[in-house]
Amino acid sequence: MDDETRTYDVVVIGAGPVGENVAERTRSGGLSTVIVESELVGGECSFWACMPSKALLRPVIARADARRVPGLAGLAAGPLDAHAVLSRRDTVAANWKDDGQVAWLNSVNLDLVRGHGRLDGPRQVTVTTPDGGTVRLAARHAVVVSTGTTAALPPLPGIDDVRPWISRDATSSKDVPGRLLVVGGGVVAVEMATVWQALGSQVTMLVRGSGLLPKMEPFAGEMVTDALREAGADVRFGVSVTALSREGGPEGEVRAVLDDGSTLAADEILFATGRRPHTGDIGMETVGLKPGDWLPTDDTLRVTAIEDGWLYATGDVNHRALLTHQGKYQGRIAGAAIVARAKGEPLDDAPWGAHVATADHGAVPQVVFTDPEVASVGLTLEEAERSGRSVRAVDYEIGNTAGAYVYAEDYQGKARMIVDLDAGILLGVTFVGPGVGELIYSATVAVSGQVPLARLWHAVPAYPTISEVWLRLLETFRG
Ligand SMILES: Cc1cc2nc3c(=O)[nH]c(=O)nc-3n(C[C@H](O)[C@H](O)[C@H](O)COP(=O)(O)OP(=O)(O)OC[C@H]3O[C@@H](n4cnc5c(N)ncnc54)[C@H](O)[C@@H]3O)c2cc1C
Ligand SMILES: NC(=O)c1ccc[n+]([C@@H]2O[C@H](COP(=O)([O-])OP(=O)(O)OC[C@H]3O[C@@H](n4cnc5c(N)ncnc54)[C@H](O)[C@@H]3O)[C@@H](O)[C@H]2O)c1
Repeated sequence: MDDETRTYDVVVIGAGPVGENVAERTRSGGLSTVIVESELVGGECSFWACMPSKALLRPVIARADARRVPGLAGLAAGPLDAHAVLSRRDTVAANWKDDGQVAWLNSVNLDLVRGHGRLDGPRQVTVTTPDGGTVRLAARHAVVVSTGTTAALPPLPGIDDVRPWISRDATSSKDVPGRLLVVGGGVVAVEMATVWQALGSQVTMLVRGSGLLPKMEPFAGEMVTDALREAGADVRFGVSVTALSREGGPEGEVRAVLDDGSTLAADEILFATGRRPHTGDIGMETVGLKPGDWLPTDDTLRVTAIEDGWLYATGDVNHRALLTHQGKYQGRIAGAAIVARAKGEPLDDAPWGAHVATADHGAVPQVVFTDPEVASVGLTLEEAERSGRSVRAVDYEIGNTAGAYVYAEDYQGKARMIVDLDAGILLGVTFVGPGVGELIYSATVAVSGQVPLARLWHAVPAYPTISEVWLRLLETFRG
């Protein structure tokens, strides 16, 4: 189908979770919408990131929980059934087929064009289809770039020859490597080290900084470090890889040279060293942008560098918050803003209005699915202090609550809330411990709702749940 031009109100490039959301919002607002996808509808999150990684982590966390409950601990003492874990992961990743997601697109009346989309001047998108054809798309109101990210690799000598694992390999591998090196200390590194150590690999983490999870409260990284070491992983700080090779050909073992001159051997090496945006080959230059750059936006998700406001960027590619739920939030906001502008309706763009992604600035929740779990929202103490506000950190050992006492023997967990002393509200909350992931929505409501501490005092947690940590934090604050 060469040189056909189809005109829609909205063209979305990238059908990951975020592109799907923005397209659904503009369509349900009455705008004709087409979405372009070069791989699988559902994106990185569904097939190589959130979903398969959480399927791999779930048995590790369930076993750890069971091992802390007398009466069950003995039954959970043995190794995981790696074959069953990997098979369940395959099911959760829908065996890397997107039929279910395509059916959903059809159910909400969205048109799909499969192929590689590129901007081709203002409001124009050209798609190279899998058969080598071209489809030309034109947008009356908006083009939305939701093309996500891929793994960023450092330019090390030999890195191309060793075919290192990136996050896609770590979430989709069919085999358990005997020895796995993990480079990096962020979220992907700690989650994947947790999985593969539990499935039987001997994991060595090579972290160039002084701790794990450096963007979170320091105690989070410290507790995850202790747990990974207890599980048998070798966690090393202040080390960098300087060169790589595979001995004895492509199937041989990996040799990593470290900055102290020593060499480590392994079967695979995972680089979990951050992300770069999928903007290298999307026609950025045709609209005056630099290929490979992130796409910064205003709070309505319009790309700030583009005049006339026809280009939007949502999800990972705008670098606001590289998380599925936050990208989907941006999709809902951008969709509403595009519809309002198309209909000539007034924009509700004061902070926390319907057409601005205000939460991106100080109310982003995240759960790291390690054992112990880490759940946080808003600012850390360091970030809050840097903002110049008068703040106080309030800490509490979660194990002292009745809920935690019942939940597990010798429950180890810690909570911190950051209080804005002038405004009497919370700026951030962090929980670390078994089962805390499900607590974070309560903290997100408190932070995004700017709920006064005096009113939180009346939000009574049920007894005996771990949520009673809220009461203990408030009591500690009030003294
Ligand atoms: C291992 C791992 C685990 C993660 N776990 C979590 C988690 O538990 N929770 C969480 O919130 N976040 C998690 N994340 C982050 C999450 O995956 C991303 O924030 C999310 O996928 C971003 O969604 P997106 O739609 O912006 O991009 P993506 O999911 O990357 O989707 C972008 C889509 O655009 C398509 N595309 C790209 N270029 C083009 C083009 N030129 N033409 C057409 N189509 C194109 C791609 O094929 C892809 O389908 C994880 C990330 C990793 C790496
Ligand atoms: N559960 C979740 O919510 C979840 C899970 C996985 C990923 N994610 C998201 O995906 C994104 C990507 O995660 P990530 O862990 O790849 O990135 P990250 O930015 O969280 O961590 C990357 C780490 O690699 C280190 N690093 C960078 N370059 C390096 C180099 N050359 N050598 C050694 N170390 C280097 C950095 O210091 C950092 O600690 C994050 O924004 C994360 O929030 C979320």
